[in-house]
Amino acid sequence: MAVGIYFATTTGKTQDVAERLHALLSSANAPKDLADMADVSEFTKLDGLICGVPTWNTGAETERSGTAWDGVLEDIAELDLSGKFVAVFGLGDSGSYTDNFCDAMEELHNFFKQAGATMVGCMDKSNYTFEESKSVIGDKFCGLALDEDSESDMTDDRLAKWAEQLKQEIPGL
Ligand SMILES: Cc1cc2nc3c(=O)[nH]c(=O)nc-3n(C[C@H](O)[C@H](O)[C@H](O)COP(=O)(O)O)c2cc1C
Repeated sequence: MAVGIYFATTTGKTQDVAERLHALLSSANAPKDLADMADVSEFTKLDGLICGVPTWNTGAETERSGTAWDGVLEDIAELDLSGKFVAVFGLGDSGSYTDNFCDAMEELHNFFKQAGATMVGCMDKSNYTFEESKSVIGDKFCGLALDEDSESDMTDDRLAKWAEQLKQEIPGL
């Protein structure tokens, strides 16, 4: 099983978290910055993908991240990722952006779903303090929501739990 970790970032927090996650999931490939990649065709060569996305475009319906992810969403939808496992984690700020907490996570989740990927890594939304998030589907987050601005003391614990969950959900991880 080859599993890749990918991220995009504006101020470095999503990269930092991707590296901390990699330390917990050492069989995955080292994190790669989407901004350094010519295209996303290498996604088809992997068995699993773990993708980190911050939210910057507050309240936007489309291109919610404001990072390199926005430019590849349509390309992702055109890939054939059937049989592959994809998990998404999102960075946001539940204190300052409580009505749009980690909104970009759901957008990325949807495009990978359109590519036929098996989406894993949904997490319980209890133990978070926020009003609204587009990334809540049913009663769960569609990935791992993280908050390095207002709840950074909870990140290590959230990452550890998620890493254990992904080891169950992605074969061979
Ligand atoms: C102008 C601005 C807009 C933001 N908009 C949102 C938002 O809508 N929702 C959210 O959860 N976080 C929002 N954030 C917080 C960032 O997503 C958060 O700081 C994140 O950790 C940044 O990740 P990065 O350093 O990888 O770019 C915003 C931050 C700024 C400065």
